[in-house]
Amino acid sequence: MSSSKNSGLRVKELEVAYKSGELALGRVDFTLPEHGIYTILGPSGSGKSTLLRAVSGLLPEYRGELLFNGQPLRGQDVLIGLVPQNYGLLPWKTVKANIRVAMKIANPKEQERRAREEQIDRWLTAMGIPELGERYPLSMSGGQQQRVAIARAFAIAPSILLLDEPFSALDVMTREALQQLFLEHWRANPTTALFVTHDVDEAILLGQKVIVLPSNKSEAPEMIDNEAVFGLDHAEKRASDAFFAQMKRIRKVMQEKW
Ligand SMILES: Nc1ncnc2c1ncn2[C@@H]1O[C@H](COP(=O)(O)OP(=O)(O)OP(=O)(O)O)[C@@H](O)[C@H]1O
Repeated sequence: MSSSKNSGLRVKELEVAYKSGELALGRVDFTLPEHGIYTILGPSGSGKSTLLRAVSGLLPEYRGELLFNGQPLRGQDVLIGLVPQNYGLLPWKTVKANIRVAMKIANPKEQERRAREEQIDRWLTAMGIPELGERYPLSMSGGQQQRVAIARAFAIAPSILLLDEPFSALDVMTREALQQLFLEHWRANPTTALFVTHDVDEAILLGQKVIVLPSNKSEAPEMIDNEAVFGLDHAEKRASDAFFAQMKRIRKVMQEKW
């Protein structure tokens, strides 16, 4: 992790209201270190997706500031990968073409065709779906589409990776396998990541900090340090005392704030 004081994603007093004036996201304020990973929990409607949309640049208006490595995010040439809740795949393109398009947009000048195709195959294999490259998204299960969306996000090697409940459509075993796979790839391809989830286990397994958004948007979110669990070997996390302690702590916050 980078040590510079300004490095990483600074979310400074960010607040989002839609035209009706109603708050979509109450004020959040945190610094996610470069190559760090924070998870976000919150009740439905608390603004989790809105936070990711603001960072991704999809929201034209918000209050507060978003900085990356000390400079305003907007206007900087920072590559941001977003895995949206609905996967965001182009239905008229094959799986490989979906990834290829994203890679071409991300790096228009880069890369010889063969190297790109090798990369695509590598990511599909890493996600356990090497045989699905020529399929179309709508002919695939939700879980398969999620894997494609994750492969695509990693393939563009973004500086910031935003994931909106990326494993929600998966059965529990696949989900656990992909959580581990995700962490391995994140370690091998370090990126600054914000990971939204509904699942408390997942938030504790994957985040260096867990941000818990409250249902009352005038209250501040809870920032819960999770290094004691994060630092453990992934296979040991679930059975650790630190995991249970954290589970208890977060559930208490949820009871009070949701
Ligand atoms: N385009 C929009 N126009 C107006 N209000 C919106 C719009 N998009 C979201 N909202 C409102 O903003 C609030 C936050 O929505 P958001 O989707 O960010 O919540 P969330 O925490 O991601 O919810 P969920 O867990 O259900 O996905 C909600 O009250 C929602 O109704």
